[in-house]
Amino acid sequence: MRILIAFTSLSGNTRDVARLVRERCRARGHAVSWIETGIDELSAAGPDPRHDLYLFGAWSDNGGRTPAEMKRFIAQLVQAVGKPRQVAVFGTGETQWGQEYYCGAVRRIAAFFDSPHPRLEIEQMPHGRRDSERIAQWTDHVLDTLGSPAHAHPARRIA
Ligand SMILES: Cc1cc2nc3c(=O)[nH]c(=O)nc-3n(C[C@H](O)[C@H](O)[C@H](O)COP(=O)(O)O)c2cc1C
Repeated sequence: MRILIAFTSLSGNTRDVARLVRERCRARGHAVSWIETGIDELSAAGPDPRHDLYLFGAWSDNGGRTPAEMKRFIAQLVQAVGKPRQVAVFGTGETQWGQEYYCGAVRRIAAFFDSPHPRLEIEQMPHGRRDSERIAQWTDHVLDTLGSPAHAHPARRIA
């Protein structure tokens, strides 16, 4: 599959998660395009912006909001390819900003795309083996869902 990982990161936490997700995708033989929003343009994803799977990562800004550079990227992508269905969202946040706002951007982006996949939310930076395993399991789950017969035949899907 062609997978696009696009993320935003100020202090590196979300970038660390994105790198682990990329590592896992590559280890399973997938081709990964890599965009750090605010730095890379959509053209960095290659001549064809269409991908089989989009993995979006974000930190959360004040009030659980989506950072501006990620919003700009999403607008650019939607203009180029429409609103893709195969979107899975990960991100980092801090519960000290209030449970209501914790990883708010991850929830907002997933809701915008009506993502069919579970969200991955990590507190601050990924720590040790436990978080590495969570990230690997989440990535595997998303990849396996796409490769499953239910995906190939959506009518057979159980709600
Ligand atoms: C101005 C500001 C506002 C923040 N607001 C929230 C928030 O509402 N919810 C949340 O979960 N984290 C919030 N955070 C914490 C960051 O999302 C968190 O530290 C994240 O891991 C940073 O990711 P990064 O290292 O990839 O930039 C805020 C951080 C800053 C600097």
